[in-house]
Amino acid sequence: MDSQQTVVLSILFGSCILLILTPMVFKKRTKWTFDAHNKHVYITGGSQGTGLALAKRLARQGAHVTIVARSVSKLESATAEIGGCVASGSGNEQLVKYQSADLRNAKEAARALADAEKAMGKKVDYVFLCAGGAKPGLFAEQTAEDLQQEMEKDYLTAAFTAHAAVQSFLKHPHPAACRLVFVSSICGIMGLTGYAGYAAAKFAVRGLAESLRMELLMYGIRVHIFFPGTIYSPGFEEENKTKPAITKLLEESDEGVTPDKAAEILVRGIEREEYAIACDLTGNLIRSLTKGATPANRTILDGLYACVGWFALSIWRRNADKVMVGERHRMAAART
Ligand SMILES: NC(=O)C1=CN([C@@H]2O[C@H](COP(=O)(O)OP(=O)(O)OC[C@H]3O[C@@H](n4cnc5c(N)ncnc54)[C@H](OP(=O)(O)O)[C@@H]3O)[C@@H](O)[C@H]2O)C=CC1
Ligand SMILES: CCCCCCCCCCCCCCCC(=O)[C@@H](N)CO
Repeated sequence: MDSQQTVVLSILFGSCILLILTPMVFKKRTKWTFDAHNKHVYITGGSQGTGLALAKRLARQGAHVTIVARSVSKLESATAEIGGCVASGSGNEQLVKYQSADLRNAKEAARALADAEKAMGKKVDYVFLCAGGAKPGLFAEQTAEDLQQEMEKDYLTAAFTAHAAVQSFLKHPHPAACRLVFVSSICGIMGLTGYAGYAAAKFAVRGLAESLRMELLMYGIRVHIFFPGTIYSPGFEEENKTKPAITKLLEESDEGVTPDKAAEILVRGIEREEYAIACDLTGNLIRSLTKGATPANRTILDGLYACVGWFALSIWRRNADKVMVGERHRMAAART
């Protein structure tokens, strides 16, 4: 290679590097970052479990918090608990308030949000959709009403409040500083025995969030979705009372987290501007494998997760299916 060729090759190589690096260096920085300080944070299902843990965490970060649920007594004690977490000496007087509403009703959902803004004297900035919960059961043993209720408490509660929130965001002085955070579940990206009704509703939440993530880019509004596995909340204690033994067995492979840990992971994911947020390795494998056309969190790592998940989940499913077939034989033997 003569010196002229070396120069040409060096220029070509240099240009390639520049082409790759320039957009990275001059990448348009987003103007708005997640900062709860002085924001009006609206949390549905904020009276217990994950919603309450989230409210306390964001109150510590200086947020004004409105929690929404049905039971007034639970709302009152939760409000006091959150009040104990407000950042002292932050200079601004932090407010913690509640709204009692059955969010399965669209009018109630819109009313609660409007009233919260009036009471706080401030438009909502960040809306967290935590209300929901499972009533697991074998499909054949569930009633049609059970199926309807799962859809209402897990999908419609999220959809109605999201709808009211978007209307409000569009009247916000900075819509691009607003965020909508959905709480789905691992059951929103994979189905399993005992969760037919619940998983369907949590999959619906995913469809909604995924469409809104794209659509609301138009206004700069950011959307996130959380896919946690087991969370040791009061709701979890409650659902375990009626959970089929076989569902408990299948769930065993999921270690689970406390509500505080779940809230910490969710907030960290939002701070990193991740669209889809999972709790642990299992969650990240399933999340990456079912990513579809949504953005990755870290492209290479998510690709790796998807590859590992392809094999790990196939193996897990094979064993889970064996458990189910074993159940069939056990039931047949019990009949004879
Ligand atoms: N716990 C778990 O293992 C997992 C939970 N999730 C999801 O995380 C979210 C939080 O769950 P978790 O931490 O267990 O919380 P809990 O089940 O302990 O609490 C649920 C909260 O939602 C409120 N809520 C329920 N229905 C309505 C309604 N119709 N209108 C208004 N508020 C309502 C409850 O208050 P009230 O009853 O007074 O209205 C309560 O504040 C849920 O969406 C759940 O599906 C996801 C994965 C795992
Ligand atoms: C190495 C790969 C292993 C793959 C393992 C897959 C294990 C799946 C476990 C699913 C646990 C269900 C969590 C959500 C539960 C939920 O949302 C309700 N509890 C709501 O209250």
